[in-house]
Amino acid sequence: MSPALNAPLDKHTPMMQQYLAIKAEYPHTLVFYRMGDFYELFFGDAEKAARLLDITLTQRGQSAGEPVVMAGVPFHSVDTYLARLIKLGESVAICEQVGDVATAKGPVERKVVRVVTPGTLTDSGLLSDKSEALLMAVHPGARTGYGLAWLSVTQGIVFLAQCAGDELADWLARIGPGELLYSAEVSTTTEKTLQNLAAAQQPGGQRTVAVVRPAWAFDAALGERKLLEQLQAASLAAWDAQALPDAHAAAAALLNYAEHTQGRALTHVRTLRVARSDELIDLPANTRRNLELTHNLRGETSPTLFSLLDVCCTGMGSRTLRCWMLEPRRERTQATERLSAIEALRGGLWQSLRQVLKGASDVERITARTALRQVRPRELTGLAQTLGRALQVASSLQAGLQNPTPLLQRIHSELTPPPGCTELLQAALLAEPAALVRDGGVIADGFDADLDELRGIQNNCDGFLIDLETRERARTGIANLRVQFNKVHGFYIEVTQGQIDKVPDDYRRRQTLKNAERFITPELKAFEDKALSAQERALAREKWLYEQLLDSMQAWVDPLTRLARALAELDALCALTERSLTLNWTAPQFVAEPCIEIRGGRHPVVEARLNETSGGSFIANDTVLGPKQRMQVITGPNMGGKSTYMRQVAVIVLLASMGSHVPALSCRLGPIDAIHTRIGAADDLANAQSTFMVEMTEAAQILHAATPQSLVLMDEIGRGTSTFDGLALASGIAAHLHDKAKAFTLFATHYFELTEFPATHHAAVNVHVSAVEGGGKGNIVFLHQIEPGPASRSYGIQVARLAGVPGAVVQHARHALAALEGQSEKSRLQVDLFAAAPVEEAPEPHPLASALQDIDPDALSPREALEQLYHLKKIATLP
Ligand SMILES: Nc1ncnc2c1ncn2[C@@H]1O[C@H](COP(=O)(O)OP(=O)(O)OP(=O)(O)O)[C@@H](O)[C@H]1O
Repeated sequence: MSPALNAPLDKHTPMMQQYLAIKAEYPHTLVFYRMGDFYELFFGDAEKAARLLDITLTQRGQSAGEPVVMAGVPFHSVDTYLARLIKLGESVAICEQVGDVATAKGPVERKVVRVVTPGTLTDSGLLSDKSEALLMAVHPGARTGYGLAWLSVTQGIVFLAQCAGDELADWLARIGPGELLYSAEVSTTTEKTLQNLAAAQQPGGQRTVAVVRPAWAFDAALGERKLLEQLQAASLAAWDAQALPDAHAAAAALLNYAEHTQGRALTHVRTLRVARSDELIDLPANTRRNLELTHNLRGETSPTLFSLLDVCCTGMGSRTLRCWMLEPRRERTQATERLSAIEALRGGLWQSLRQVLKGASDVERITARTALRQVRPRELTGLAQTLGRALQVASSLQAGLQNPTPLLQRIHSELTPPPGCTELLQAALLAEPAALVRDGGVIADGFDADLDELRGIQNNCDGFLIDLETRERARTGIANLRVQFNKVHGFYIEVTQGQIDKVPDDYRRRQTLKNAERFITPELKAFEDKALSAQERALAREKWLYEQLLDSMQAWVDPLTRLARALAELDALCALTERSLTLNWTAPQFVAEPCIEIRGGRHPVVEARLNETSGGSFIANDTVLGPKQRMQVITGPNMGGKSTYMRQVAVIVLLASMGSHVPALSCRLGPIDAIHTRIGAADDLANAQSTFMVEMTEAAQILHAATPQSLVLMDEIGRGTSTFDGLALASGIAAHLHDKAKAFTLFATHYFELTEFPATHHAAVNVHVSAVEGGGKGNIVFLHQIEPGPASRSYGIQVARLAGVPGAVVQHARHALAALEGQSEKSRLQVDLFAAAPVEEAPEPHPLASALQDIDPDALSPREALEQLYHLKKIATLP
């Protein structure tokens, strides 16, 4: 810390006193302190920013006897620096000059107007179009479990949930907040857990920043009150949200922090949703990763299922579609509504709607930024233009639909812009306003008489100057005399050195140049005062008028939010319709009986890649799973298409559940509660876990969670350890999934021994991906066709040869294989892999273990804990 900061405040310069008082309120945030055309950072902040942004650290002047260490960024390029800092997980308090520079005695008054943080971004310049910045607060419950509350400031919806301790990681991974708030008074263990969860790498390298907030902010009663205020309601019962005290406590901190960062109340946040884990189809983090939903295994956003689906015309449409894909509901009403809407749009209406939606602005973000009074003039002209488009969309919908579906009807009813809004925006704003209000050039001519008058004075300027120039040339006889203006010196008359002796007496010298002198006359000075003050007053008037405009807009925030959501949903539906037609997809059918029946299913992303690279056409495959046939044991050569086949089933189930058409000839789908996947063998080096440990941890999670309504993909489980261990584990896991979990299971394996599994397990069948040897010399051709029965052989050596393993090695391997096969035939142990394990008598538990089992550490006071300890010690010393 700089020694200057230890000095008493009154030893500092007045400006530093002001800075330090502001900084004291934002100790953990970089403060950007506005000084003229720069935002300056001081002392520790300056050093940190210099390191992170690679900007120059300087020292200027002294305060409290020490040099002032500082670093600055130009105000006009502040967004670039903000974007970089936010990406690094930093927050920035923007401190502006709010007082009048002209009248200020001492430093001009300054105030933090907003705090830019990773979880509360609203600015399109700092935020990707296609994703939300989310803020989340978490509050440990009185016993185990957590209350959660989260919010996207631009979306204006508060979500609440309560979850068990072991579910927290999955909730966090699914929601992916930019910031995670927790109380300063959580226990050390909880803090460690939360920090570890926040530090866990999210797909695409996105980070969660853990933020500690004061304990008082997490107050359940305060949270309930704040929620009621936001919703303008008297009870939370309508949202079924009244009995969630831990989530209310989290909501209190959440709203308080969001308001603190935006510097005002969030008047546009008027929607509440309670998320319950049993409402959604469970898509654990592994499933989202393995199915390459939003990021592929290389961490890129394309090609992925979402990049294939997302042909939306607007950012808000893309965000809606992404949310549909990641949060499909178990209950199928919503999906059915979307499917009927797609059916209705397929007639051709989707095309004309998309024509209008193209070029529409992000009304959702613009509305939120209007409520927060951060909206820029060009965003508002975009809004006005989009409101016109909304009307067009509404009339196309009405005209084009003979039998409107309930969802399209609702969308239609919400597309009417609030009366007067478009008209006001059009009247108030220039067609192409300046980027920022502070530069002027925003308010339209004819909107305000005072502004028009002030602008008139400025506009007459040119005429006056030409007139003056002509008159002065005539008066002085100086033919090359010029009347000009620059920002530093204002207005002047320029005369070249050769003509100086002709200058009249009333000319006062303003500036001397090498070849010319610049003068001012009383007449020009009087004009200058009038013109400059008119310019300043016009600017002030424009700012004031803009604020008035924002005031008027506040009343329309709610209907605009609804309109934004309707446009976004329609955009997402049109995108799904376009995909269905372009990619030749069909409508799935939901049925009540348990089944996954797919005819001619394809993996859409692999298919698209094959089309692009003209690598041949995709081979469609059938899948029939039902109560009598719940498990497929899949064998076949490497590269044969096992993983693709399994993933395609999961992707089709997911697409159907979100309400999209699917890449198949037909699809009948019973109720689904989760999609679990255990695919690939990636070392989790960051957490020092071996491949095998990761594999078993993931398998264990699936075995605990899977139910008869779950779809489970197991790809080559057990290959991370020795053959016998692996085989034994794989058979145990298959048996559990078949007998206990009774889940729909696709079980791909290299262990041929497992093809005997269906013989003893009635609901399991063997299938294999076909391949043939062709073209002589042991070449292999993959047919990618799923066929009944086990594979006849594994073709590993042929695949190695294809991969370019040297001929001598392949030859060696062939010999070794022949020898091994001969040996294993002779000595093959007749082990029944699938026999149930003998039931062991469970030993009586030790009394100490039983006593420990009964203790709930979270429910004990320190005194009770001590008593329990004495009690345990007593049991331990019993004979
Ligand atoms: N149904 C199909 N139609 C056309 N090509 C396919 C099909 N399935 C897979 N492929 C092609 O084969 C490649 C390998 O498929 P996949 O990774 O599914 O094989 P695998 O049997 O799981 O192999 P491994 O056991 O080595 O993981 C895919 O990248 C794709 O190009």
